Amino acid sequence: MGNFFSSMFDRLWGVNREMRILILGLDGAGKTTILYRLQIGEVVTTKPTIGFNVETLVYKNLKLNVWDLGGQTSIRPYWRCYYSNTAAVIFVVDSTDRDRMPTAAHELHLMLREDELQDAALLVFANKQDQPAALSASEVSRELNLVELKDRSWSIVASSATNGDGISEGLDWLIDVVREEQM
Ligand SMILES: Nc1nc2c(ncn2[C@@H]2O[C@H](COP(=O)(O)OP(=O)(O)OP(=O)(O)O)[C@@H](O)[C@H]2O)c(=O)[nH]1
Ligand SMILES: [Mg+2]
Repeated sequence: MGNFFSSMFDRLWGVNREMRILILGLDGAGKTTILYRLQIGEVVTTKPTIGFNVETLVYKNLKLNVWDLGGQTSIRPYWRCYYSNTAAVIFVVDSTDRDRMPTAAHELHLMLREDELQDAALLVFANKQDQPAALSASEVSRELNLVELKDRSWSIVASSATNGDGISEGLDWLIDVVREEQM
């Protein structure tokens, strides 16, 4: 009986639940900066990620296994090795990188076509909003053609990994959606 109630409680509150989250996006978008802001709440000095970083963090009672993959052109073909059992994807865009918006859009839609990601929720961070040249979240949304997305929970949030704006707002949305979908 005790077990019954404790497992009910765990289900309701998500205690002990593990969730796999991928952070993807082009090189230099701010993925690693976001990962460590989430984990330690600070800005770390990064270098381009060759391979991946993985960190476990507990957020709102959920254990999140967060994988930050390198975004360089030569590394992107390996993203697919990490897709299985992914509850959510955080796709990070450098909102100042106007020239590469079509490349970001292409990589995003290619990734979302993969079978293993059909049930994954999508959070897009329109990152680097602290920069004057940044496109707004709605402009990034248009560049990425997000309205085309069907049968998927998605949201775009304006963020700055360096000053922290938008990061917890985005993660709150993501956790609520994934928790609702998994109940
Ligand atoms: N101004 C500003 N700079 C940022 C922001 N987020 C990240 N950066 C900077 O952008 C550069 C690249 O950030 P990373 O987090 O290493 O980028 P990444 O997406 O992990 O890149 P790869 O590992 O090569 O795929 C670093 O110099 C960061 O300090 C932001 O919100 N605003
Ligand atoms: Mg990185």
